[in-house]
Amino acid sequence: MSDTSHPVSVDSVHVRYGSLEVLRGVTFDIQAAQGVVLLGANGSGKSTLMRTLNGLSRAQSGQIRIGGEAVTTARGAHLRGIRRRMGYVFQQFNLVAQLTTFQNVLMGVLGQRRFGLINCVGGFASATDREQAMACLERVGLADRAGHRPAELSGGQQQRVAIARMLMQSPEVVIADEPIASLDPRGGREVLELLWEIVRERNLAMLCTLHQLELATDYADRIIGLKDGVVALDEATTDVSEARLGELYNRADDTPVEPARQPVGTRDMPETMTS
Ligand SMILES: Nc1ncnc2c1ncn2[C@@H]1O[C@H](COP(=O)(O)OP(=O)(O)OP(=O)(O)O)[C@@H](O)[C@H]1O
Repeated sequence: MSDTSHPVSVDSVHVRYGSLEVLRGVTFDIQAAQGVVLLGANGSGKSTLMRTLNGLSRAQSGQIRIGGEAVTTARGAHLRGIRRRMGYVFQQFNLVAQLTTFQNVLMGVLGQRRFGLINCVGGFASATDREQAMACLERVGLADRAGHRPAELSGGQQQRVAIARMLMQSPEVVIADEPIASLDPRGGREVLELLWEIVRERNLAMLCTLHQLELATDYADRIIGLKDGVVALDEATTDVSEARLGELYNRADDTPVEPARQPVGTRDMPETMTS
């Protein structure tokens, strides 16, 4: 059983696409100020789980609660209200190219309001919202880029703007779906460092998918591993062994692969001629 007092509570969730059962009784909680990395091989159901958390995919059975509110049965305005308690960071930064960095951050809150885009472009945002947007930009270290357009920023900087926009929403839960997949190693680490700092200082609960095991073990407070639609691993990062992590990526039909042998006489040829 999961504990519904946690910001994220997932209990016996089943999701099926036609005859394909992708999640087969997934259960876990995330507490406040905890950043959890979700691992699993391609096709193990990570994206499906992320989409089910905010009601984009529907669970056939089981219960998901965000801040104590049931997502699985929510509809319409109620579901939209629950979604507003969740902030998102994606591989694609999803910034509006025509808007400045500052306006993009402002959209984090105005996007949820009537005439938000018009207010944002037209400069009709309240002084409080404008101050908050500037504070969010400062928090991610980009106050000096407030007037720049996204195309004038590096990938890492754009992702930091997306994080500032997410902060503007004042979420309780953060869903980060491969947030560093399009960044170089240094930019990726900077973004992860920022995300984990923010999780701690704002008491957020975060679920973050990553494909790099060493980054998962460097940053996660806890690792959850999905395999064949079930939680195959759920441990504090300090307790997880490399062998256990590796098992998440082994297939049942895995057999040792013999190293390929090159025919005699081709060994000194350029690779392009032998492949
Ligand atoms: N809308 C859909 N309709 C039918 N099948 C789907 C749908 N979405 C995902 N699937 C299937 O569900 C399984 C899990 O997919 P999912 O995208 O959740 O995995 P994943 O762990 O996020 O993979 P990856 O690491 O490659 O992103 C896959 O077999 C996929 O083909």
